[in-house]
Amino acid sequence: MTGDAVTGDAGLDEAVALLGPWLPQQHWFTGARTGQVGVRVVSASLLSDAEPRLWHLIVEATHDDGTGLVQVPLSVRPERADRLDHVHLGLTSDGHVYDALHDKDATTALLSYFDTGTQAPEGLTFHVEPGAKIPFGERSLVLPGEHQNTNLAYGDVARLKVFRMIEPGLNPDVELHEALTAAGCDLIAPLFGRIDGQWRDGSGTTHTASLAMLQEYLTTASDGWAVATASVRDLYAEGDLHANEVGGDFAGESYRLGMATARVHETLAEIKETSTLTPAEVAGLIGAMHERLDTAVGVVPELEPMAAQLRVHYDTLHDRQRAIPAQRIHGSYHLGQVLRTVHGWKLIDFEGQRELPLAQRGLPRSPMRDIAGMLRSFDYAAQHLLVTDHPPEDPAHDQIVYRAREWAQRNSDSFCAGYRAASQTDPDDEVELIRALEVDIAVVEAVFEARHRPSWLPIPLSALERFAG
Ligand SMILES: Nc1ncnc2c1ncn2[C@@H]1O[C@H](COP(=O)(O)OP(=O)(O)O)[C@@H](O)[C@H]1O
Ligand SMILES: O=P(O)(O)O[C@H]1O[C@H](CO)[C@@H](O[C@H]2O[C@H](CO)[C@@H](O)[C@H](O)[C@H]2O)[C@H](O)[C@H]1O
Repeated sequence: MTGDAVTGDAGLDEAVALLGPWLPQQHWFTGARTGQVGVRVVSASLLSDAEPRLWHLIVEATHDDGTGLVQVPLSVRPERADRLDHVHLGLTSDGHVYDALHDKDATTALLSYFDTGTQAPEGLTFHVEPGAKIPFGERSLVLPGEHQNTNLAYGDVARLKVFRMIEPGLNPDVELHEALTAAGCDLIAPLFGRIDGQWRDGSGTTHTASLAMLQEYLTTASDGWAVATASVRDLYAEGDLHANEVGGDFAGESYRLGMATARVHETLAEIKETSTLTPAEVAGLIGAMHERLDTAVGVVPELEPMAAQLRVHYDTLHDRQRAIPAQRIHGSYHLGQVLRTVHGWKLIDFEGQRELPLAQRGLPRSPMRDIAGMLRSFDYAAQHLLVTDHPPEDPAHDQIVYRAREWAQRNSDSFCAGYRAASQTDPDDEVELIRALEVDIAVVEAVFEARHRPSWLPIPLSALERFAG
């Protein structure tokens, strides 16, 4: 079924009616959270008629801020299941409706379509990578944390990332995982398969979108942010010691992370298009940074007094004599996008900047942007205790400010040294470009923090004050 406001299935229509109030309560919903949400079904596929019945829906949600496409698998059960109370949407004449990704009986059925002998319903295509280990029959668990999508672990074998807010086109997370897997890159979790959706719009045009990707589950993974901030806590607990003197020193990890980053960049440059930014593209990059700052000043007034000095960093790029090489990069690189495993660092989440349309996220960019992103993240890791545990009124605040700079500098230097060791590019030769990109990223962070975590706003603001000199 595609393209109709009403699905033709009375029970399903009742389920669709439940989505309006439910969607704005979901943390991954990027639309307006207040006001009415109108829901129009774009495609509906019945994936299982057994109990629980499993529907796959793509809906267009219209809200006060615009419209967006949302992927919503629903399970329908004749009896209420207490263990699923937290994802209960309501009751229809067909039964109780649940968010199917939390319903282990339903997600097993979803996985079964990766079997090449099983015909998927119209509107969904399941692709399997050569040699992939699909854990058929394994039960799933939703990974904890308020992520942008819904992530399932099937046993300790596979992870299914189900994109929630979708867009026609190939998601760069799928695209780059597929390409890096084919290239034998061992710095990512290899892709096992992907799910695509197809639907026709009112004019008869067919659209395809990435819906989900299945990849190896990294059983020994620790989040990079967690590992780095444990090191920061260790340092701050030792009043008199320097970063290189405490047990939890992170500099070796930063060095290896720099090497891993360089190797992934190198592989991406081999397997994907590369270019050199034309003068017009450099001017476009500088113009876009100025525009982001213009917008940011409207959201974060504290930026106004330093804006002119920040712009100087952007404008140095006008005078640059050397070309800026561009290629596919990670695009939204920070410590939360890397996992430490017993086999070393692995890079995850190549979706890029979610606020940009897919087509723009696929454009070649300077790999220095990823370096700048990670340097910003070292600053965040070093400073976050200043907003959580040691605010300005704390007697230890000033000393921690000093030590935070020391930790961030030590790990930034180490990261760049690791990058240099594994790359043709020395970050020390790109100081001005990296600084301009750090300023740009910190400006975006200031807007993000003002909107989502106001108490963390001092982190990017203090960095910007420093950059403004
Ligand atoms: N291959 C993997 N194996 C184990 N855990 C993973 C894997 N990939 C991601 N994760 C976990 O899932 C979390 C969310 O992953 P991510 O791709 O960033 O999703 P989202 O875009 O929804 O935030 C990560 O922070 C990490 O803890
Ligand atoms: O998760 P996304 O890639 O969509 O990025 C957004 O959220 C990030 C926080 O989860 C935010 O990152 C900022 O905070 C991190 C610590 O929580 C820090 O490691 C990053 O360096 C810092 O940018 C990111 O800015 C935002 O776009």
